[in-house]
Amino acid sequence: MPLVRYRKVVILGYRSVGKTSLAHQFVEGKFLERYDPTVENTYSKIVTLGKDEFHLHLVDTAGQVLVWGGDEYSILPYSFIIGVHGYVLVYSVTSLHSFQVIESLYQKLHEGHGKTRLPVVLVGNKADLSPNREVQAVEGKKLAESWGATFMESSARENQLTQGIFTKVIQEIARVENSYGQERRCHLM
Ligand SMILES: Nc1nc2c(ncn2[C@@H]2O[C@H](COP(=O)(O)OP(=O)(O)OP(=O)(O)O)[C@@H](O)[C@H]2O)c(=O)[nH]1
Repeated sequence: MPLVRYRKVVILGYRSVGKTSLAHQFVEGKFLERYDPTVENTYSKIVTLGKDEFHLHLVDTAGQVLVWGGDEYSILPYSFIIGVHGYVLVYSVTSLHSFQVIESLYQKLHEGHGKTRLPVVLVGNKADLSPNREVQAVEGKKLAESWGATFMESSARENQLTQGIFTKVIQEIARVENSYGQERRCHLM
C-alpha cells in the first residue's frame, strides 16, 4: 500500500478574492456564485501525484481576519504558522488592494517562520474578469519570483486551473523540503 503523506495548506488572502470558491471547486468540482463571508472552513482530499498519495488538509481562512482591530493584517494567528506545510496566497486581479495585502501578508508569514523559505503558490484569481483588471500578470509573476515561489492566474470557475493550484502547492512543499536537504548536505561537507 502506498504511504499517504499528510499536508496542511492554509489559503490566505483579502476578503472576497475567491478563497472559498477555489477550495470548493477543488474539492466539490462546483463554482459558488454566492458570496458568503467565511469564518473558517477545512477541507480534506486525497491527491494522487504519480506514485505518491497525499492527504491534503486545506484551511480556508476568513479574509475578515486580516482586518480585525482596524489595523490591517497586523495579527496572524499561530494556527496559520504552526504545523502548516504550505500556503496558497490569493488576490483578485480586479483588486489592487488585495494584491497589496498579499505583499504584507507574506512578510508576516516569513517572519512567523523565522525567515525560512516558504512553500507558496501565489494566485491571481478572477482572471475571467480580465476587463476589470487592476493587477497585471507580470506584477504577480515578479512578486512570486522575489519570494522564490510559484505564480498562477486562475478562475474559480475553471476546474482544471483550480486543480492545478493545489497540485502545485504539494509540489512546492516537496521542492522546498528537498532544497533544505541539499543545503544541509552542503553544510556537512
Ligand atoms: N468571476 C469570478 N468570480 C469569482 C471567482 N472566485 C470567486 N468569485 C466570486 O467572488 C465572491 C467571493 O468569493 P469567495 O470565494 O466567497 O471569497 P473569499 O475570499 O472566500 O471571501 P472571504 O470569506 O470574505 O474571505 C463570490 O461571489 C464568488 O462567486 C472567480 O474566479 N471569478
